[in-house]
Amino acid sequence: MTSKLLKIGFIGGGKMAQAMAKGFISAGLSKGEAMIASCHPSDLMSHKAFKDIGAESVFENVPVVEKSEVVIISTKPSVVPIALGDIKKAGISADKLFLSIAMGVTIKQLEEFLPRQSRVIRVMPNLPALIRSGASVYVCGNKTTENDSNITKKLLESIGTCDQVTESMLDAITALSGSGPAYIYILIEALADGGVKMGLPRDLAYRLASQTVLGASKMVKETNTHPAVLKDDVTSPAGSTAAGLHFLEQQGFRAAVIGAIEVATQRCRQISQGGIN
Ligand SMILES: NC(=O)C1=CN([C@@H]2O[C@H](COP(=O)(O)OP(=O)(O)OC[C@H]3O[C@@H](n4cnc5c(N)ncnc54)[C@H](OP(=O)(O)O)[C@@H]3O)[C@@H](O)[C@H]2O)C=CC1
Ligand SMILES: O=C(O)[C@@H]1CCC=N1
Repeated sequence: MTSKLLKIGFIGGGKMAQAMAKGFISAGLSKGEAMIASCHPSDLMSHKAFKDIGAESVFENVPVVEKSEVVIISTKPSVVPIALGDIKKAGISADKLFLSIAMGVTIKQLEEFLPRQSRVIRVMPNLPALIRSGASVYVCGNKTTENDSNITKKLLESIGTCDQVTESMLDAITALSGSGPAYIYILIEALADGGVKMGLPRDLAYRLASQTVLGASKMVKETNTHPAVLKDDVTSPAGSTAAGLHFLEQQGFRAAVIGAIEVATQRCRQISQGGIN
């Protein structure tokens, strides 16, 4: 006997919505035909992307809520009040589970935008959800049930790791794991550019750079060894790594990464503190 597929809707069918939708499908947790997304009429690429996976794609938000059990709010933060305003005006019953992935938009703000008694969970996923290697966290609003938490956990675990956290952590998490893939992509690009500068063919340089990031990351996870110890293991006396590390420290590499998390967290806080723009 096959179990009934959960109807999942996306308000805003952009990059992160597509990554999650495709992740749920490849996890076998959903199918295109059980999904619906609303796309802005100006974003025909996203409209086509949802059609291509067999999902329904519409230009209005209300049908998404009407046809779904779980509604994922996935517009940029400044659009959230507008999109949820459509739903409130339409007087749709609050009998849906709303997951919001919008950075910085708090549970209190979401509950104000939605019909009274709406059950809201904030989620911060990241882009590798597309290949089921995401890092997600979630925070339950106080109107949610244990079943809502379980559904969310099941969805997020299907696309990578999942931790339940407190809302006070969400801005820093957004800065670290939400935005983090972008930092790693420029690291990969820079590693490869360095290799090319020193004479390597571009395709080999990208292959080596991305495999190096993957392998180093897997070692931290799988050996449970402190990254400083692993760094020491790579660094031979009077060798090339020590020379490279010295240069990175001189250029403020660590301080730049730490500073990036700090300013990204502050950007989330601007949104949380009411400046949804
Ligand atoms: N990208 C990522 O890695 C992550 C993103 N997020 C969060 O996900 C959300 C979306 O980000 P991302 O996918 O990058 O952004 P995108 O711009 O790719 O997606 C947002 C989508 O919403 C559409 N949209 C605009 N207005 C409306 C409307 N009134 N109703 C419905 N849809 C509308 C946009 O169309 P148009 O382009 O025409 O404006 C666009 O297709 C953000 O809140 C972000 O914080 C969270 C974690 C990671
Ligand atoms: O850049 C952003 O605002 C979103 C949040 C995390 C990743 N992308």
